[in-house]
Amino acid sequence: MTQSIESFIETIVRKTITEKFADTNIIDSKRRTVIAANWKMNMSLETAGSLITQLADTTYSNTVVVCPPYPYLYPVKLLLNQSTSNIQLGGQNVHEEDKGAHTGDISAEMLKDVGCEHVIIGHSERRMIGETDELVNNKVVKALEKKLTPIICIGETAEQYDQGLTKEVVSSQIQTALTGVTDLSDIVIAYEPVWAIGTGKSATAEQAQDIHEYIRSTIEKSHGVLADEVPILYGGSVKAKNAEEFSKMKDIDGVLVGGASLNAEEFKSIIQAFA
Ligand SMILES: O=C(CO)COP(=O)(O)O
Repeated sequence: MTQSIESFIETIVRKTITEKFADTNIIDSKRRTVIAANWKMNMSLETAGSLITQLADTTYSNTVVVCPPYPYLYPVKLLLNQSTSNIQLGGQNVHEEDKGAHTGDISAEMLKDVGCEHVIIGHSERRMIGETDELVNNKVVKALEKKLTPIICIGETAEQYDQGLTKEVVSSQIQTALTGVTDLSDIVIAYEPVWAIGTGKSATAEQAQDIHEYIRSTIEKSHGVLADEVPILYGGSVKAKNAEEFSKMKDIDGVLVGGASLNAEEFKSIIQAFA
């Protein structure tokens, strides 16, 4: 996308201000912090209910999103409605079309219908089974059209990391994912290096910060200062014991948690690290 003169000027002004106030939170203050739980294909109706009951005994100062498997979305929503907690609900995937002959798929409208406000799109576990950058883009556009906040997942594989291709890969993934998207106020990005997912081997906070900063600068090239508003989450072996390190980084605005989100105490500690 060609940058307009207005957004070019805005970019320069913001850069100047950012440099001037580098040690303060003035620039970052409008970015929201998001802690999201991706339960993947785990839990039963009973354990899902028990986990939500334990999590929903509190009101959180940041945005906390829980993404259960499809069959548990509505029961979880009913439990959340009975609580005073502000936990939000998200789907783990969505179809790019409104309706039709798509056996086994779920539409954005259906997710909204059962109370979702978010949806994870382009998780590496779906990219691995054939989701392309273009499909991810179509899903992002559909989610936004239906007023769902997409949590767009990007990240390099172990091979790409070894070949030094991380920045090239994430830049291409994010540019395609945001094609045709002009308003970034309802977008969340999750940087999840594939080699860190479920391996217990997370990126260091410094490594993640470096890539997050790069992702933001990539978005800035196409969307100007709007890039500053976008929460960029880190995901990949986040635990209670390493969450605080990530929380200290300027461009890490939260986390997308897999395994550690299945335990209430552990997930609460992670939320607390960002509070
Ligand atoms: O894939 C992830 C979240 O979407 C991360 O999973 P783990 O936290 O289990 O590594």
